[in-house]
Amino acid sequence: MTTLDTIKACLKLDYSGFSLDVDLNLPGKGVTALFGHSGSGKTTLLRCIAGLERAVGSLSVNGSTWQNDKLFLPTHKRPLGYVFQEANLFPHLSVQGNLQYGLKRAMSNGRQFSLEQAIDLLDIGHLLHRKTTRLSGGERQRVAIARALTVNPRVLLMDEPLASLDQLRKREILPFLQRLRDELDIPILYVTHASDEVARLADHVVILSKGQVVASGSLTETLARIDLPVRPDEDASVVLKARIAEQDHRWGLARAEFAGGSLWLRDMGFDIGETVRLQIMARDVSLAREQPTTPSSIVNLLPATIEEIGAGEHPAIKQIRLLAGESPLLCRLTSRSADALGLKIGQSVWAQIKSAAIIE
Ligand SMILES: Nc1ncnc2c1ncn2[C@@H]1O[C@H](COP(=O)(O)OP(=O)(O)OP(=O)(O)O)[C@@H](O)[C@H]1O
Repeated sequence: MTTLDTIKACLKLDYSGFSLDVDLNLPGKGVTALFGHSGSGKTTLLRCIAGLERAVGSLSVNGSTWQNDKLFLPTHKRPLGYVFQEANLFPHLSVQGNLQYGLKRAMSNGRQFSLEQAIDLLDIGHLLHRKTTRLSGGERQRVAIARALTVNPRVLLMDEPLASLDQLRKREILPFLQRLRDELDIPILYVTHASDEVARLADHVVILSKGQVVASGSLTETLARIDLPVRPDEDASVVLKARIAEQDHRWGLARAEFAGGSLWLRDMGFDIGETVRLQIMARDVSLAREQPTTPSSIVNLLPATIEEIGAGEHPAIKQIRLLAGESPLLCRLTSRSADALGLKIGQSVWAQIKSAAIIE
């Protein structure tokens, strides 16, 4: 990454009883999820980036300096969009009025978002004349996101934008967030507690704990770490980027290829060549020392190497990290099975994958 496509944040801030101290190099595109327990400093970091807190240090966004020893751009001079948990729309204005307000704050910074583009991306054209008090929670949040885009941001900061919505509304909004990620060429810093949002949306993940960065890496690598589970053990999984390579129309199956193998899945009407996110739960992976020769109901079998064996949440469980080609996999086994198989780091095994899901 060059400084032109990177967010570099080296920031320190002291509150009484809490210190934020981060040194981050983040991709200048795509979604970076800021993940961590309550009180780990996620919102504080966003506020520092927005200039709402006066942290000490330096910050540059895709080549432009927002802060260093000599400079501190105030919030209104930082080209950013900020979306909060609660869509804080102006109740006395219509949807259009709220968007116009954003346009007034728009900065000319080399790239222009048109109002039409924001309306189109969030599909709110039919709501423009509606009072914001007459919108559903999901619609309000879509308008808030569109308004954040109208200011022509260089970075979009989103602080738990789905946290106040129920599961149904959340599912309704997630595809819009995916569109933003795929169609905008600005980075999105996305604070969340929800590991399912991380799996679906993030390209890069930062895990914060007590104001410090404990991990910063690609989605696939970070989810596959067994020392720092982003997901609770029962739900541990990896997410792999894959491509639909083949279809078996007779049986309604599709083969998704990734760096390290391929898996047959239910065909959800994919196109050949389509890229997908494939989620494989650790609990759906089992291991064999030798390549099984007898027919089995499990069609997905991958050669892999054991990279790490870690403790599960209970002494009866082991978490195992494997490498299939270049792709990490996680597996949960009982400690008794791991012992009976004599599993060791570096050993070659066969991973049997009972099921995999496309999450996007
Ligand atoms: N203005 C402030 N003055 C003093 N302490 C603060 C202030 N704002 C936040 N804190 C403290 O800083 C710590 C980090 O808070 P922050 O809101 O950044 O955490 P978070 O990871 O976003 O948490 P959550 O997921 O619950 O929103 C907390 O201990 C919080 O009490």
